[in-house]
This record gives sequence, C-alpha cells and structure tokens, in this order.
Amino acid sequence: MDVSKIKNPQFLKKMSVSQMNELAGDIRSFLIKKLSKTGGHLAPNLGVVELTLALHKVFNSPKDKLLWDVGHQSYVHKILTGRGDRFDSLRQYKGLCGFPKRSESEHDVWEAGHSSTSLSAALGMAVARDLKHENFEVVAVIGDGALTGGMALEALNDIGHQNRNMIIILNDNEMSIAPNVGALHNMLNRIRSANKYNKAKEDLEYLMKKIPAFGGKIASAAERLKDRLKYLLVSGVFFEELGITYLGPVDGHNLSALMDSFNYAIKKKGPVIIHVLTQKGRGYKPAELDEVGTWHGTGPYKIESGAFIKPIAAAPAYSKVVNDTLQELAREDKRIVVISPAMVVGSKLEGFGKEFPDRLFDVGIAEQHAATFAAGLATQKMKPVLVIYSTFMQRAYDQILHDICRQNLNVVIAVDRAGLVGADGETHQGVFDIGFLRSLPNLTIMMGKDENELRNMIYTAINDNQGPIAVRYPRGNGIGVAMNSPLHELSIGSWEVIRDGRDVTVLAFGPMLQIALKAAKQLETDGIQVQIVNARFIKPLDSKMLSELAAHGRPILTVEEGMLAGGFGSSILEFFHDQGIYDLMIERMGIDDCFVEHGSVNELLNELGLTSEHISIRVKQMLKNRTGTNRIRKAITS
Ligand SMILES: Cc1ncc(C[n+]2csc(CCOP(=O)(O)OP(=O)(O)O)c2C)c(N)n1
Ligand SMILES: CC(=O)[C@@H](O)[C@H](O)COP(=O)(O)O
Ligand SMILES: [Mg+2]
Repeated sequence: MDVSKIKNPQFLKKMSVSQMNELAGDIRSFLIKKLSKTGGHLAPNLGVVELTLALHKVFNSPKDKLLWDVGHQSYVHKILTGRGDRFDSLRQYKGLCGFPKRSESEHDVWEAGHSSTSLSAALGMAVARDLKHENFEVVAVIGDGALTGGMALEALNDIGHQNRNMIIILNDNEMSIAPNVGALHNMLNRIRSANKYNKAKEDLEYLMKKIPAFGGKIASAAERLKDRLKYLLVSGVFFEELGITYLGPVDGHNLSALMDSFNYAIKKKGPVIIHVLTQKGRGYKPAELDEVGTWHGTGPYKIESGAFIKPIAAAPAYSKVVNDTLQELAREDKRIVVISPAMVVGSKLEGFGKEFPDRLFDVGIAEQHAATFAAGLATQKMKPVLVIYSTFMQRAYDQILHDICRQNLNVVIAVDRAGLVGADGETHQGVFDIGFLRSLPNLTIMMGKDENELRNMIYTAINDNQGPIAVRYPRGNGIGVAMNSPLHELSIGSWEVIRDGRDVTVLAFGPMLQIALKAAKQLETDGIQVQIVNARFIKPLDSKMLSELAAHGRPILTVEEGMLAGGFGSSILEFFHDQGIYDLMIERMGIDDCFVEHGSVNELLNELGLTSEHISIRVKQMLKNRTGTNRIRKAITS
C-alpha cells in the first residue's frame, strides 16, 4: 500500500490482521526510506508500528483521545491520520512537525516534546469527559523512559486515586535514548522476564496434580502460594497497589494480542495500564542492533549500509569540548562528578563515563532530581557538573532556585543546546534560560564566543568556589579555532572588545558574535565603524565597561539568540536606568514574544530578524534616528 495516500484511519476497521501485518511492513519501508533523507526519530517509530495500527483499529480517534508521551514516536500516527504525503518536509521549516501538533490534525489531541506529560493530560481529559457526562476513551502511550519522569509518577498517584476510566499503554522497549536506567526500569525488567513466574506456576500446578487431592485444602493453599508468587515475581503489583489494573506483559508486535488487550481494558472499570513489550528500531537491522541510542534521533543515512550522511565538521561539537575538558580536569580533581538527566549520548558524555564510570550519573528523565542531587553533592564539597539541555532545564527551575542558588552551592550547570536548536522546534529551542536564570541571586551566567573560550569557561567554573555557575553552549560544532593553549581562568564579569569602532557598539555573546562581526564588515563598506564587545558574562555584567561606554555616548545595540523579555538586552536597559543614565540610545535585537517552530537554525534566524543583514539595517536606522534625535534635542533645548 502507498501509505502516503492514507487519508484517515477508518479503513483499518475493515482490515484483517494479516492485511494489517502487511501494512505494517509498508509503513516500516516508508519510514526507513523517508527518514534516510530527512532524518528524525527513526528507532522509536519503527518500534510502535503494530501498536499504533492496533490503537487506530480498536479506538475511534479523534472521538477517542490518543495521547503520545514525548511525541517523538507519533510518525505512524501521523501517517494513519492523513499526513503521509508530508513526510518529505518532516522537521523542516514550515514543514511537518516531528511531534504531535494540534494545528496539524484533529487527531493530535495533545502536544508534547518534553517527556512525561501525557498521563496528567489524559487524566484531565478523562475528568472533563466525566464532568460533562460525555462518552469517549482516553488512551495515553508512554515509554519506559518517560515513565521515569517525576510528572508521570505524580500523575499515577492521582490516577489511582481518582479511579477514572482511562487506559495507559506502557511502551517498554528497555530504552530511553540510551538503555533505560533506574529502579523502575529494573522492575519492568523483572516483569519482562515474567517467565520465571510462569515456570514456577507450571511446576506448582504439576506438583498439585501429583499429590492425591486432600479436599480443597491443598488447592487453596496452592492458590495462595501462586498469588504470593505472582506478588513476588510479577511486579505489575506496583501499579495494582496504586489502584491501576495491570495487564501484561503483551507482545507489542502481535496485533491480535494488542487488540485483545485493548478490548479487555475498555471493558474494565477504572484506570488500566497495559504493559507492552516492543523492540526499538524493529525492522531495520542497524537500529535493532543499536545498544547506545545512535538511532534514537538521526540525521540522513544510507539505507543499505546504515552509514550516516554527515558533513565533515571543521570543529568538534561544543558538547564534546565540554566532555573532553571535564575528562581532562577530572583526572586531577577528584571532586568532579557529572550528572545527566537521560542525555548522556546527546551531551556526548560517553568518554567521561568510560574513564570515570563511578563519577557519571545518568539519573533518567528526572531533571528536578538531577539538580537537587547535584546540590546534595555540593554540600559535601564535591564539584558536581549538571549537564542539562537548556530546554529540559526548564523542568528544574525551582531546584536551581531553591536548592542550588539560595544555598549558594558550588554547582556547575553546563547548559547544553543553549539557543536555537532547529529541527526539534518550539518545545526544544533553548531560548528561555537567560530570562529565568538572570533573576537568581548568587548565580553567574556565561557563554563562550567559541570552543576555546568554552573550555576556559568550564575550567573557570570548576575552579571557582564562590557559588553556582551556569556555562551556556549551543547545539552543533565550534567555529574551528585552536584549542591547544593552556587552560586559563577568566575573570568573572569581564567582557572583551573583539572589534574596535567609533560609531556604534554591539554587545553580543556566543554564536551571535560571528553574525555581528559579519555585519560589522558589511557596514564598514558604508563607512560605519562598529565596535563589537564579547559580552561573555551575561551575569554579572561588566559594569566598568558599561560605564566607559556611557561616557563615549555612542549608540548601543544588544543582540541575543534568546527571548527579549527578561533577556540580556533587558539587563543592559536596567543597568543604565539604575545608573540614572537616560539619554543613551540603546536598542535590542532578539526573539520577540513568540514560540519558534522547527526549521534550520539559519532559516529561523532569518525569520526572527537576527542575521547580519538585519543587524546592518538596524545599525543604519539607529544612526539615522540618532541624528534625528539630536536634531529634535537641539530644537527642544535651543
Ligand atoms: C523532560 C525531557 N527530558 C528529556 C527529553 C529527551 N528525550 C526525548 S525522548 C527520550 C527518551 C524517551 O524514552 P521512552 O519514553 O522510553 O521512549 P522511546 O524512545 O524508548 O520510545 C528522552 C530522554 C525530553 N524529551 N523531555
Ligand atoms: C525527542 C527528544 O527530546 C530528544 O530526542 C531530542 O530530540 C534530542 O535532541 P538533540 O538531537 O539536540 O540531542
Ligand atoms: Mg523506551
């Protein structure tokens, strides 16, 4: 079947199981082919083909609500709901979103991107249904990785308490991005190996048959023993004890077994969790054999060989620079420990983990725990480095505020993916952290202009013991500067003039500096001299340099790859205002009050007006207005 022609899932109602199995093969071939060109979350989606087919066969979306936790595994759902013809634009500018998107389809009832939200949302939908006396099923699909998220456990607590009719599908493939970790994972593994229980049960039944029946005594004792056995070996009891009926484990690639379990769950009263066992990457050998998470989210690849098609990078990834610097420092400094909330692969921390297996902690999808775990380590004079994506750090805001900053603990927060990330879109852009970190007392925030300054910032942060320090760095690779100079500490709060100029001063940091330098070169051809300052400390500001700039009196333009509201530019306005300096021309460029969808970073910068051309135009406008302002000022004062 040409799956790009599917308009809606209704056709499944008339399909036989064997036809559906054939369709599963067509969908897998489609995904492997399309994603070889676009990249995307291949392995998660190959693992849920039968599951998604069975869901759309048994349930009636969109009347019945199907929710996808994280949502990175919703491509099959998108194919079945009429979007197969858009996969050439997957995760591209103005193209198909890589996560559920309510504006894309009525079948996308819940948007995600961040993990562990589906259970809370599903309960909300179930309560609304009951209060309005409506009648539909609510089904949330959550992975074994997402189940480790604190929100999921909070929701399970309430779901068991409220006892609403709803169905949770636990998609257990033993993987988060990397192999899943934690006690919950171990519990699920015990269930997976439930044949121990089945074997014991068979032996018991055999034994019972061998002994001449002494009335019901032995039989009932044996039944009690069987229940005890089940209690001990088959840990679905974790859910049962919460008041959630546990079904499973069910083979997640067996359509009949899946559909039977769904139909059984529909008849059950109250919340039901169906524990489904799937294989991540099923149907594509390189992804099936992936034991580290390489095929969780990929770029384009060659189908035959599984070789990734990657441009040769001129410089290492910023994440790798951080790993390598930490690895180098940790050889001497035994205080250093590294914490990652389930992003060891994304943050390229494998090297550190290999050399220091007892000093790298992957805590699962548990950002709040990760932050306060770091705080606890710091109270005992360790030097914890919390390596966390900017976007996922949003989950740990109160822990950074309440536990780390308020107690002024020496935690290093390595803020990975700071700035625009591109294809993951609105839920993943790292553009809010300056706004929410800047207001926290005791916290230093810095961002290097290149990979060499980043390594020196990590060195500075490790050696500083004046309190918490956040070091931001972007997704992607450095700019190709040398990194062979000895590590040295930066003076906290010190900025750096990287280009002289008399007409306008631009304050920028991180990748924006390269864009500003390009604009300065463009402006020079028009006879405009632009001074560029590497404002590498977002907090504290370089108040000495700012006072010197005020004395010069030339216009100041701030440029940041982040939200304007509460951002770096705002801090400059606040600084001058608080100094009583009101007549300086200060303008800000950044992201103005919107969520930024998916696309390449360059396309997004262009859409946001943050390219070198935009900066050039803005500088010229400022100079023109300044002349104008001066004319007005002269007119007023004369
Ligand atoms: C709050 C949050 N932290 C981290 C991530 C990054 N992330 C995306 S998918 C994923 C693994 C999810 O594992 P699982 O739920 O088991 O789904 P699978 O990919 O195995 O199908 C992680 C850690 C995220 N999306 N949200
Ligand atoms: C779905 C999810 O949240 C992760 O897989 C994320 O897409 C990883 O992002 P990077 O590709 O930047 O590591
Ligand atoms: Mg998983």
